[in-house]
Amino acid sequence: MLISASRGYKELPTLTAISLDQINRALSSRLTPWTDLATAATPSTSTARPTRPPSQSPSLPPPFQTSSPHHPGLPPSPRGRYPFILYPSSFIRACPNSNATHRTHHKLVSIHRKTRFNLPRQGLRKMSTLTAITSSTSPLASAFKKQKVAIIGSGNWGSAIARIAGNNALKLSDIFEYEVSMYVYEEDFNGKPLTQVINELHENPKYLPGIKLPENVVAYPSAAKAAEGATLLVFVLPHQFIRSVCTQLKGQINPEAYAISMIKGVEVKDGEISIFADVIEETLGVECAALSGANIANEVAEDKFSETTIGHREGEKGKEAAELFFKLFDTPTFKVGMIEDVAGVSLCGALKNVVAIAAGFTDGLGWGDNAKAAIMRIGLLEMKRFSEEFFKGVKPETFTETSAGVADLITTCFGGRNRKCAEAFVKTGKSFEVLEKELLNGQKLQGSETAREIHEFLKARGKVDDYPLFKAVYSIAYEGIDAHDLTSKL
Ligand SMILES: NC(=O)C1=CN([C@@H]2O[C@H](COP(=O)(O)OP(=O)(O)OC[C@H]3O[C@@H](n4cnc5c(N)ncnc54)[C@H](O)[C@@H]3O)[C@@H](O)[C@H]2O)C=CC1
Ligand SMILES: O=C(CO)COP(=O)(O)O
Repeated sequence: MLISASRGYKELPTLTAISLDQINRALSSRLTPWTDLATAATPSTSTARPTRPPSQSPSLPPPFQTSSPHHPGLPPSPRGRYPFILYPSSFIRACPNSNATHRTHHKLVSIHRKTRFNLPRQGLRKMSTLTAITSSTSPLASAFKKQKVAIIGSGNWGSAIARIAGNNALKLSDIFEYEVSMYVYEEDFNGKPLTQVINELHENPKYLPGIKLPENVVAYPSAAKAAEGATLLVFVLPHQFIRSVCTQLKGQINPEAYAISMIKGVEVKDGEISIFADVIEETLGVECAALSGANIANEVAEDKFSETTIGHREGEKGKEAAELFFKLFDTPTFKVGMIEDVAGVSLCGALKNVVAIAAGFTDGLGWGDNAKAAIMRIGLLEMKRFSEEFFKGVKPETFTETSAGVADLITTCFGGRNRKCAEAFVKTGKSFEVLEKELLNGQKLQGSETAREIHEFLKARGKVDDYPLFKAVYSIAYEGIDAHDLTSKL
């Protein structure tokens, strides 16, 4: 794979010959002992790669005796050329001229020294606007540009994940920009706009009360404003709102951004079914992964241990995106696993909500733990069979071995909102619509809606009877069938 730096830059024909592999190897060893810096004023033709012993931590360089007008603090460039050297990132940060352009410039210098291209000073200056490199989605670009994160959604899970992303952005400040923006669907909270309350209190008292958000998480009432300049977009809205938010974002986002869907639901439209990672990719033209797992939001927000799963696309871009999202979310108490299976991860998250409704029915009926375990076993098999029948390339192990699969099914059937509302459905006879309003304080139920959507999809194919548990949930929720009939056809 070659990098093209052709745009307006005739003096550097050799640049087109730098392979990504070379550059990545250079970047992976970009820390250099300061002793190398001390000899920087002497041009070197050495090809040896400067490396830092693992035990040695970087410290500030000795002050340079001389300075150049362009970069005070850098050694003069002998014969108009920079010496062969890699500049440590801490030095780049310490450069008195340390604005974003110069940091990029220094890193370019580092790479070109490493790859033994002696570039004229004038050329290097032009390279600070080298859009062909800095705007690409290559690993090189990731190394140059800090990632700007936007969380699209701010409900119960949206706020919990914004807290994690905000904290990790602060910790990994060489990878992520300081601010993590968060789209908040504006509403009134005790006479004030919710965005204002969140930005003043650094807490979302409506959807995640009692949990502090880091100060770098900033709420915006416009999805387009929150997503402005973002290179990493995190979609975490109830599934019924994704289409309308994607419409607001269409044409407004960086087409080279990576997205991830944390939405647990599917879209059924004109008899076809889609996962939301695909909807996002198709509507916005950005590569989209999926994250799902056994992740009751309040527990995650309290740093109680849990695992989660990123499902990523195949190929280099898919892996690169997953690795960036891994860095954004992984913490000692929120352990991220990865699998190349966007559809499997997404479908696990959507379909387990239907099974959790059935599990809630068993609670409402007072049937006990054995009955619930049976529902979960049968439900897992239907989830897997449905996914394999209607989606290509879904991996069986996603269902049986990852947090997105069996683990999320268990947690939702015991501790989720779907279970809770389904129990109340049996006990009170009220509709799910009413119970959502009464019990969830603005949070949204996904399972009852998904049961209806799956039924519509299967009906269009004459396959309703092939999935008896999904059918029973639909019939009880929407057709007035007695909950006691839940297991009669299983
Ligand atoms: N809460 C949880 O424990 C977990 C939830 N999830 C999934 O994450 C997704 C998001 O869930 P939560 O963050 O919990 O949301 P939530 O259930 O708290 O829903 C409320 C959110 O919807 C927003 N909203 C209401 N009307 C809207 C509209 N017309 N347009 C746009 N937004 C609107 C509200 O402002 C609020 O942010 C769902 O698919 C859910 O299944 C995934 C893992 C855990
Ligand atoms: O997805 C969840 C846990 O992983 C939350 O499930 P509920 O929407 O049923 O609360």
